[in-house]
Amino acid sequence: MKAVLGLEDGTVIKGTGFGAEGTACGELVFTTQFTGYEEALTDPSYKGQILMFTNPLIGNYGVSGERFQSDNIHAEGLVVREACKNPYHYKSTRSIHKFLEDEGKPGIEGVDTRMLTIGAREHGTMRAALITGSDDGEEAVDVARNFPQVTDEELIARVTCREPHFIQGAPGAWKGSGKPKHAVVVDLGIKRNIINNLHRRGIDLTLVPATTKPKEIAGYEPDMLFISNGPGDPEKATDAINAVKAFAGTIPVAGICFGHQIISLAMGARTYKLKFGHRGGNQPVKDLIENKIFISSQNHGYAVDADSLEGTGLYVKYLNANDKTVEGVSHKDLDIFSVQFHPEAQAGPLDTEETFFGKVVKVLGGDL
Ligand SMILES: NC(=O)CC[C@H](N)C(=O)O
Repeated sequence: MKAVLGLEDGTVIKGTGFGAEGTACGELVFTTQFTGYEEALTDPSYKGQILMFTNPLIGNYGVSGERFQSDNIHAEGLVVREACKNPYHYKSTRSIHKFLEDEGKPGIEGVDTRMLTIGAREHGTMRAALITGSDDGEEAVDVARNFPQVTDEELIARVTCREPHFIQGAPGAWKGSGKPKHAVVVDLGIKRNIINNLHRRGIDLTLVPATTKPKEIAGYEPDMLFISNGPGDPEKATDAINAVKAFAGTIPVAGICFGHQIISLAMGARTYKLKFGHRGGNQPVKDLIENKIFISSQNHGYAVDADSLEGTGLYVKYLNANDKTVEGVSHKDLDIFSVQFHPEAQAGPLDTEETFFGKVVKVLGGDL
């Protein structure tokens, strides 16, 4: 099948199409993770983005579904050097070609992903259109430049849960005095492994939609407010920002990635868009308090402005060792903390899993 990728700056790349026939539009972002394509494609934070892997061979262990981060592919399309046609893994049930086809998502292979990645690093992230079943470069560029922008509010609306729902913590898993604690989780497109990590530690969860108001959250009598990962610009997650404002200082508040940005905004800090973001499974992060380096899993295009933290009560706990941007904050007096990286990984290293989720248990009064 023919396929073409057009960028808003006029770049045209032709390749071979796979997956579904159709057009995908979005911001073209690259990830440096070697594996974990099932996890990345199903991560709702990639909504509105076309995902490109820098690793030249993707799909070689097939698709099993065991590590999906949600029920569906959320990335709009997939760009790779080579998509493996004959995968092998004893748990694999289909190839990545079939996976994209089943999900109605277009993919393109035979692409010089190195050139595109260097381009993104030099010029910043660009809008792109991926068309399969055609090799009309002019059309692809035109679509990349003119496709109607989906608003960030709309991106969040597409991935949040429709109705609140309760998930009981794993029976007997809560370690600590008293009955298991209860966290209200604002679901902005939460990754499954964040839910699993909280559940596994015996914490009861009520997942609520993105637009839930503080009064309704209070009705669930939470012991903690947790803000999830999610797609788009954190400034547009206004209800989640208001929820943090309402509960900060009354119960512990924690968050991951989008959640970290939202908590920082609610406390009075600012966020900004990075030139090309951090996406991969080997991002070095320095814990400034412990003076230790961790390797982390990341997927973000925005970051918290370190200078804007002054006067918010938050301090920088983690820095990205590559570009020195903020990777996590904690409050000096209150139980408020968040990380920009993904301690739940999926895909990626688990260096920070226990540090982060252990702290969640600790602030809830549990034993480590
Ligand atoms: N993984 C996430 O939660 C991403 C957060 C936000 N959409 C960003 O790109 O920075």
